[in-house]
Amino acid sequence: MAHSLNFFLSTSTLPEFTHSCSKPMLHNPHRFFSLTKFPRKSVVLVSASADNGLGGLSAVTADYGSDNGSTIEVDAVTEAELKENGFRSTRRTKLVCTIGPATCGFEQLEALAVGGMNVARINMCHGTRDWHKAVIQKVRRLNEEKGYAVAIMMDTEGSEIHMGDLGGASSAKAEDGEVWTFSVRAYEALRPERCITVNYDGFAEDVRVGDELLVDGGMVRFEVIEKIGPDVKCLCTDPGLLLPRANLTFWRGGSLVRERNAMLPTISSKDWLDIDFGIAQGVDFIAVSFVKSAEVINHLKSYIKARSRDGVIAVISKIESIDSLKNLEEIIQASDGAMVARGDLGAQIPLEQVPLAQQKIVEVCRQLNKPVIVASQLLESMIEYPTPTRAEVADVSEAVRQRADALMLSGESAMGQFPDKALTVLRSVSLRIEKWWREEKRHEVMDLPDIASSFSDSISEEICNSAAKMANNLEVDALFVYTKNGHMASLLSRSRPDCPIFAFTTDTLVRRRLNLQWGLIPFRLDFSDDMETNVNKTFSLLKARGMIKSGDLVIAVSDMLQSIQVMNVPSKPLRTMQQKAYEIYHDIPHTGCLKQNMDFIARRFDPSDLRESPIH
Ligand SMILES: Nc1ncnc2c1ncn2[C@@H]1O[C@H](COP(=O)(O)OP(=O)(O)OP(=O)(O)O)[C@@H](O)[C@H]1O
Ligand SMILES: CC(=O)C(=O)O
Ligand SMILES: [K+]
Ligand SMILES: [Mg+2]
Repeated sequence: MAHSLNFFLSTSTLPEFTHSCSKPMLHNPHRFFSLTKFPRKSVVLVSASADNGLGGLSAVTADYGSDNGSTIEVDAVTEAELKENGFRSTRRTKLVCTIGPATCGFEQLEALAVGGMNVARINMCHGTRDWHKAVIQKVRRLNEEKGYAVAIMMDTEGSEIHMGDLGGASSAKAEDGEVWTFSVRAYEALRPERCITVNYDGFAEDVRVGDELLVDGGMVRFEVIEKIGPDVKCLCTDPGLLLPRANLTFWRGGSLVRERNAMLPTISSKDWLDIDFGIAQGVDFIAVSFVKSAEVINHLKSYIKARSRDGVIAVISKIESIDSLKNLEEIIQASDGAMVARGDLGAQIPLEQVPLAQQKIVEVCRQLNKPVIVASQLLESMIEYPTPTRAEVADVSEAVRQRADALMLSGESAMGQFPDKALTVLRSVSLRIEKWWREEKRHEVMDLPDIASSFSDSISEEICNSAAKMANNLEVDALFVYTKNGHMASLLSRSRPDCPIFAFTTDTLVRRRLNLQWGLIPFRLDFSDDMETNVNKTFSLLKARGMIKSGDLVIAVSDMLQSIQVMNVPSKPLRTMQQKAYEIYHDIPHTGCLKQNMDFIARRFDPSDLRESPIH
């Protein structure tokens, strides 16, 4: 940015300047403008007329407040997409990537950001806090240096039963007919062959001979054949790969044994320490594993409110247990969003019920206006292979058809061989299905119940529902929403309109949080309570960056002024001279060469798009 450049139009540079002026300046030789930036971020406009040189200077100062006063911040990838494909075809479905050994380097993270990652997920089941901290710092650096707005989601371990970490091995193969020992003993040095630790002290006590032991919901199966003190001998009946910290469930007579699980706390003491870590690191989302009731979510939310500087970490409930399905609506109502965590869910309910549960969770979230993520095994085969199976593509398509807010990669991005290719598949399938929705299933309305809890909220809700409907009927190019806390933006997203939603917010944290919601393109922008000024400013900033063009039809709503405005982007947005000068000033390149900078000003200066007549 050109904040440190100073400009003076001096008598000695004047002839040269006149000489180098392009068309608009030459057409109007009596009005030259130079822009001088003085300290305290004020812009001074100086006009000089050719006949009296600098003798007849006059000046206007305008204080633009913060450096961000007239800039607009948008994700670098989104900006490129908007310019290349036009904004009607930007991706609406958001993408979450789990970060693991395959993607924790700066370049690897950058490749994911370029590929469309909106949210980076770190799973506290794996790795150390230092490892996670390093990832968070790299994502922050990426955002700051390269203009991305990747949000961070921390996923808790939860206190369900799982295996230990295999003593550093990345996996272990269990073969049919082998006998393995599952034990609550902590092995001191080397883990003996075919021995697995279990994190839950009551394990040996709780299982019975004859029980079926499922690893990762059935990826590997064992039958309990003998109990010897803390050791449980198990016969492998379905061979497969054991992964570190894989989830364990046990089944008796065809149903899940979960009496003891129900007594384990949703948030373990280790989870609370991880949550403190997440708050200290300023993560954007905390995803809570194995939620059983709304109570724990309320508890966590008040904990965060009291502890966090900004009090705005969004809490996402992971729906992955029978209990969470039983209390679905109240859990989602209490949360800021939900995740269909199909991995563990599929270990707790029969697999054939998982798709129906997914459909139901997505629907409830939409009705209650909470963002929803569909997660686990979307492209599982891509952990090893560079192309997905046809069935996987169909599964991803189905989640996009359901209009889930976001899709998530787990092992595919954490430890797979083709993380970028997997992300590309999510992106291209999303774009294709979204296009089909717009072209073939237009205006299919979902019954959205009223959710407002106050009269003012009801007004916002009505405005957003109507604006989205108008946007579809009038086939507008974009919805603009000016929102301080993001609520109006999420209400517009809830209606899943045909056009993209440009969400302008003054708050960087709100902007990152909106990154999880369907169809929202979040921008950070300083704005006032005066909508006309806001809209004009937005039009000119977006136009200057090639993100919108003259004639585009826009509907604008805001949570300051409860109204709906329909307008075309004017061919020449009229600005005050101060605004224009500031815009030009802001874009001046870092050349350090006065003549080049003056040429730049001359090229950008067109007096006819000023609202007020220039000063003399
Ligand atoms: N930080 C990490 N360090 C090492 N391996 C990781 C890390 N994060 C994820 N992985 C690997 O990627 C796999 C898939 O990640 P994922 O987050 O889905 O974990 P998970 O163990 O299946 O648990 P969850 O049910 O919480 O999703 C893990 O099983 C693990 O092997
Ligand atoms: C994501 C997750 O926790 C699961 O699918 O189990
Ligand atoms: K987890
Ligand atoms: Mg899980």
